[in-house]
Amino acid sequence: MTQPIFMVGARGAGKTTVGRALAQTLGYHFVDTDLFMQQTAQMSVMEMVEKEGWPGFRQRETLALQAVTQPRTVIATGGGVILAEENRRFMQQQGTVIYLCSPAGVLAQRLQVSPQDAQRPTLTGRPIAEEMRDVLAAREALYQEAAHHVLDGTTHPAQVVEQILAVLQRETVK
Ligand SMILES: Nc1ncnc2c1ncn2[C@@H]1O[C@H](COP(=O)(O)OP(=O)(O)O)[C@@H](O)[C@H]1O
Ligand SMILES: O=C(O)C1=C[C@@H](OP(=O)(O)O)[C@@H](O)[C@H](O)C1
Ligand SMILES: [Mg+2]
Repeated sequence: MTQPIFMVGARGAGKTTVGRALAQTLGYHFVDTDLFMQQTAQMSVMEMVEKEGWPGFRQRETLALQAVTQPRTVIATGGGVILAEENRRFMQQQGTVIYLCSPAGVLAQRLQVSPQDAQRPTLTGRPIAEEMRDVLAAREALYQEAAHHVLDGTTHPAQVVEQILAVLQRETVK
């Protein structure tokens, strides 16, 4: 199997952390669409949103997703990538899509410890616990729709990697 692997899920789901570890285990390249955009635009997410609004950021995100998609690559997406039908279809067709699923409380707790404000400007203007509840309520169906595999993202990153390897293994023997 050499097709790209897309990590999707809400902020704090572990897409970047687990994606990087998965790539290392598989001997794949690792890219993160937010870091790619930050490097190519020389702007943080917050700066892009201030300058171009969320629609401008979303346009950049779609272009970034397409630009980084290569064989033998794990791609950590941003939490909102699934909002565009074009992105959901693209990922579904190009590779394997893994949804790291965790309850809003777990996500909010992780984000409180590691907010990375410049990469995660507020989406709703509400306190983080409420924001994550609202965001999941609005997006859960889209994450499910985009994913080939839905995995529990609440365990240790190394354990999440093991779970992903197991589903990929099952895919190859199908
Ligand atoms: N499975 C996990 N268990 C505990 N903490 C995690 C896990 N995955 C990620 N984290 C922590 O949560 C924070 C957000 O992780 P990150 O990988 O940036 O998430 P995402 O890219 O999905 O927004 C980081 O501080 C990271 O260390
Ligand atoms: O959920 C979202 O809409 C976003 C999630 C962020 O990525 P992470 O999911 O890696 O935090 C980043 O793309 C941007 O701040 C928007
Ligand atoms: Mg990330």
